[in-house]
Amino acid sequence: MKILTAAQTSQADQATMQAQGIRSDELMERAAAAFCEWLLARLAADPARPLHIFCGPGNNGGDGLAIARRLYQEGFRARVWLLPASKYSADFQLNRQRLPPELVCQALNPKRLPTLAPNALVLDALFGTGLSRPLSGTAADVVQHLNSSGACVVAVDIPSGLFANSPQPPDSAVTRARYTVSFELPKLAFLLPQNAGWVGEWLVLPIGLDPTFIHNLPVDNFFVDADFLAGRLPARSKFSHKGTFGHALLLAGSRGKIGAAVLASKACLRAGVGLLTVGVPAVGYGIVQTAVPEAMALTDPATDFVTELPDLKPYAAVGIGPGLGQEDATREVLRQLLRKATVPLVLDADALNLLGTNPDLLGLLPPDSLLTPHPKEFERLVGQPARDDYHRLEQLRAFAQQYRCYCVLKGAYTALATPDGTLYFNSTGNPGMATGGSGDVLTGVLLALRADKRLSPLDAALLGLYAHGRAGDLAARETGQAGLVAGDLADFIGRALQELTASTPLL
Ligand SMILES: NC(=O)C1=CN([C@@H]2O[C@H](COP(=O)(O)OP(=O)(O)OC[C@H]3O[C@@H](n4cnc5c(N)ncnc54)[C@H](O)[C@@H]3O)[C@@H](O)[C@H]2O)[C@@H](O)CC1
Ligand SMILES: Nc1ncnc2c1ncn2[C@@H]1O[C@H](COP(=O)(O)OP(=O)(O)O)[C@@H](O)[C@H]1O
Ligand SMILES: [K+]
Repeated sequence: MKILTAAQTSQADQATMQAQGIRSDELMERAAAAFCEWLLARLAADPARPLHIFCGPGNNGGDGLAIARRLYQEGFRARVWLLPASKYSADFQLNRQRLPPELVCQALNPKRLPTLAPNALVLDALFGTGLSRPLSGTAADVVQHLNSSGACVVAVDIPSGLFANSPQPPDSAVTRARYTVSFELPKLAFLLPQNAGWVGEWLVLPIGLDPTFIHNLPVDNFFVDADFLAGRLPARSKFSHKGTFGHALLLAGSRGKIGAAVLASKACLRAGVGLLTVGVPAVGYGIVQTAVPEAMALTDPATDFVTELPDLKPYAAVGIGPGLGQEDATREVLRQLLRKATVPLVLDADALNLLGTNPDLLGLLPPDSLLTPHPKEFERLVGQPARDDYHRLEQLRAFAQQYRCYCVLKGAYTALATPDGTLYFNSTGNPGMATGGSGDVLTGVLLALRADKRLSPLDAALLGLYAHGRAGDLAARETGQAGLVAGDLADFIGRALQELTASTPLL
């Protein structure tokens, strides 16, 4: 899915009206209908719950009014509250007129804002994507009132006061929604940790925006779901052999962290690599051979950490970093690898920390390398803390462009930046994956997919990130989130990839 800016959303609305020959109030009606269908399924459980709809002066308020009318038709009596304003949008006014006279609809009195019962359900239709500046005055007071009421707030399209694609000034008034119900495509604001307290759980409902316009619209950001990946992972042909899927080399582990090498190895094998060789310090030899008999092990002459770069000739891709440590000799192995490698590289964990402390190494990064930092590792890599989540994304975009690499920023919606500066946000995964070793598993998965010559660097990265999160979702069904451990992710990678594998058409 594409992620549109607020301005592009409004262009998409216009294009849809033109292409489908519908008026703006008809498009608004679709949004209201979709919202009500979602809400009614939930209201049915508690039909007596007090329901309030707060409407602003623009089309978000128009949505709120259309929703109030539709709920009325379904037998639900919401109280409608209007924010006083000097100007109201045409579709606001139209829907105001369409309200049944029996519906209680009052202007908000800033001096006496309505009391809301703690079990009340509030629909926040004050402001949507037309917001041009932070809320102030009565609008801000109403938002604070809703936030302190304890009522359950459902935001229509976006929490009021939140910008769709840029940061909030500190201390801005923004509605704290339990749910945000948006339309057609997600907004960038929904994907950032700093907005989680406002957005709550979010979802998008289709309203039939013009697919051709959206298809042709250039965007900087994508949201990657299963549909987006459909057809990108080819099925294995009948006569494939282990050479078809590549021979990967993984350089990982140091004393006390051989487990990282084991987790990454298991994941690499479960992600379908043809052959895997693991380079570990001597202390890890027996462990790897025992824990992952499917992998071949190369032993470094040093006992506790990696000091030598193996001959790279046999390998289709090289992964380096999990549990590696940051010894001087290990740093030199990384330097040689960056100088000599002619095959795809996946760099994680201590390999990234070494790049951070030795910026001269960054200049050696071969193009199309895949880096997988979490936010702290990323900060070490760029050497500068981010001002906020939006700034961090711009740093990520700039980093991938500067070094012509694919750089991941791990988190709840892991972002992938490509050398052309596009960002792809992953949709799978759950907080159960916030457990030691999850990142090592990701490295293994990505290494396998980069060794598979059938896949482009972009597809390998997108498929790997999605499958890793999906494995987490499948595993958590069995273990619960708290009970999930990184090894479970490796166990479910095969299933997650199978779901993504293109099926052969019947004819
Ligand atoms: N494709 C979609 O997503 C659709 C969206 N629609 C709705 O339309 C909304 C956008 O409507 P609008 O463009 O009218 O935007 P808003 O409903 O956000 O309202 C904008 C109005 O508020 C004023 N305003 C902006 N910032 C303010 C501030 N800080 N303080 C006080 N007033 C302020 C503006 O001058 C303008 O009059 C969407 O969020 C959505 O709810 C639907 O009606 C139709 C389809
Ligand atoms: N709340 C979450 N939701 C989804 N995925 C998560 C969440 N927390 C962590 N993850 C995923 O788990 C992995 C953790 O990686 P990392 O921080 O490197 O862990 P480690 O170093 O312990 O292996 C990342 O892929 C990240 O996206
Ligand atoms: K809103």
